[in-house]
Amino acid sequence: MTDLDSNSIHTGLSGRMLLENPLLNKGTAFTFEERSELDLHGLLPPRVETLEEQCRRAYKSFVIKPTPILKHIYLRSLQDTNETLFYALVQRHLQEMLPIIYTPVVGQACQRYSDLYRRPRGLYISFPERDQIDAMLANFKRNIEVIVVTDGERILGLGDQGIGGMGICIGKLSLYSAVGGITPNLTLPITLDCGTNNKKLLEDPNYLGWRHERIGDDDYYEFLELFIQALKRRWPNALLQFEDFAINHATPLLEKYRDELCTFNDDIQGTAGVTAATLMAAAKAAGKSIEDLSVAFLGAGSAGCGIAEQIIRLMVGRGLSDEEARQRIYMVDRDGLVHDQMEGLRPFQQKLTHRFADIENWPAEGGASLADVIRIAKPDAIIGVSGQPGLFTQEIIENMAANHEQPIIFPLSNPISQVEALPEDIIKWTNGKALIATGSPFEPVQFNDRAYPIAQCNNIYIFPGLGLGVLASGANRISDKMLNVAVETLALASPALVNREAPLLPLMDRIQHVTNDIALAVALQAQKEGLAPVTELTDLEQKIRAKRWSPEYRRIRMSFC
Ligand SMILES: NC(=O)C1=CN([C@@H]2O[C@H](COP(=O)(O)OP(=O)(O)OC[C@H]3O[C@@H](n4cnc5c(N)ncnc54)[C@H](O)[C@@H]3O)[C@@H](O)[C@H]2O)C=CC1
Ligand SMILES: CC(=O)C(=O)O
Ligand SMILES: [Mg+2]
Repeated sequence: MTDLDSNSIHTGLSGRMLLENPLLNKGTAFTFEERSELDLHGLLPPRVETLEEQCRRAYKSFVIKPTPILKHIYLRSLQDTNETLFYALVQRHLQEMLPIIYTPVVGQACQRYSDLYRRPRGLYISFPERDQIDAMLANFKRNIEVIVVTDGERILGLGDQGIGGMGICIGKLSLYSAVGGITPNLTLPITLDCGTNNKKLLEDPNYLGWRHERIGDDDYYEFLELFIQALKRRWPNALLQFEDFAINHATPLLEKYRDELCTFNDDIQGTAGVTAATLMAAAKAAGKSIEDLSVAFLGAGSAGCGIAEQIIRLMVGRGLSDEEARQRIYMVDRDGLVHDQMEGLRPFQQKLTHRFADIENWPAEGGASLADVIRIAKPDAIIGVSGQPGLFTQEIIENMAANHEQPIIFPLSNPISQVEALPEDIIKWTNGKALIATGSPFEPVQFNDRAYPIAQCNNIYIFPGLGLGVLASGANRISDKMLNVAVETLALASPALVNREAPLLPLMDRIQHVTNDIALAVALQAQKEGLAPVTELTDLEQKIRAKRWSPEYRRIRMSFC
């Protein structure tokens, strides 16, 4: 029996079995008393280290790894050996290590998942084994409160990575713990292996997933339903985060399940939250308000349409009619600006069309391009969520700068290999005028004797706080209004509100603080809507504090029951 939440942890494990358990293993930090009680003498070097000393030693090993992917492999193996040390180390070097455990390097880790695979973590549910889902979930004896699930079909902007999608679920959950303070043993990454259409993976002899093309929609939705129902039986109150599903499944799954369990889609709702907040901050910095802006998107997919709807909700909340707000949004996809005469649009795209009659005089055969939209509609902001690199060309950026004193330019596609434009180019092409945010991290850009900090507009600013608020309050659903308050809270934390030269979002060293504020706002909103039991404010604050796990060693004791 293990109990990780009290100050001592009682376990039936001892000797090598204990050292093999990353949630309990302390490595060289086991004290002599513990070594005696738990049969560890001789299995560890004789010197007992503190957590601080272990962190120093681990950091030394980290910095000498010559490439980012080797650093990633090192940190992942530390996580699989000793989770407390892993989180203690990551929290001490958050700014430096986030890009290694998360975007951009996690992208490579997903692409090379089978080659790099070492130890089991999480749950793989493969379509051919779909009649055993209950038994698979039962393999995890502990309670699970947060799950990140993927089917691997749209990993960052890197397309179908099959079973390699597990890398992104592990990365996101590491952030739930490192940033949101969720106890690691309450989290579980899950990959639904539905096959893959990635030819390279299908032909790779090392590929560890089900070597089969992706299943068709009838089988797919039946499989997802089996998974959801099994999940509800095993952990009915768990928070389920959908991650990196392809455009054809992401919105339908969210709509199907959001009223049935506590769930959200990170790419639609988390991204919408952080981007709307960043846009509010950018509008303020440009001397405007969000309802004054018009916004063009490159990429009318899950992220793009999710962000657009969130912006529309904010605009309507500030007095515009729904129609007025929608007029301010321009969605550009592969075939150009989406309009109501376009064929093959998905239902969530149809709500974001312009009337063909209003744009038919735009001089564009075969559809108005982003460049046409910028020339004619002169949007204040452009947001790139196409997953395609380089599409914000010099001409596009220069035209944005010609139209606006401070053009807002957010190339949000991940990882860095897929970004629509590099910040240093945007700064150069706009002569330092642009207000920029990117999906992956970038160093400040040096231009004309000034350093321009680049905000990382990534859903990392939303999901750990949303999760912490949900778990601490006991909310059973995630509503649009809970996301709205997360947006408002994050926007208010923007350093650009007080200093025009500061980044649009708080620096990573403030992210835990902002996450707490978001958690409280979300929890209060859940209470207001009757989605969580009502408590006094001080009780709620206390619950959030109590829910926050910190990576410190607790005394490990032998359990005799
Ligand atoms: N910064 C952040 O926090 C987040 C960033 N993203 C990034 O956004 C990108 C897209 O993600 P999703 O919307 O979920 O994918 P998606 O596949 O649902 O949407 C992508 C859309 O871009 C369109 N597209 C592709 N090529 C295009 C082109 N040449 N011109 C115009 N449109 C084009 C596709 O037709 C599709 O509609 C990914 O790279 C992802 O990494 C997604 C979620 C969060
Ligand atoms: C950040 C993220 O969720 C994505 O790029 O898909
Ligand atoms: Mg994602």
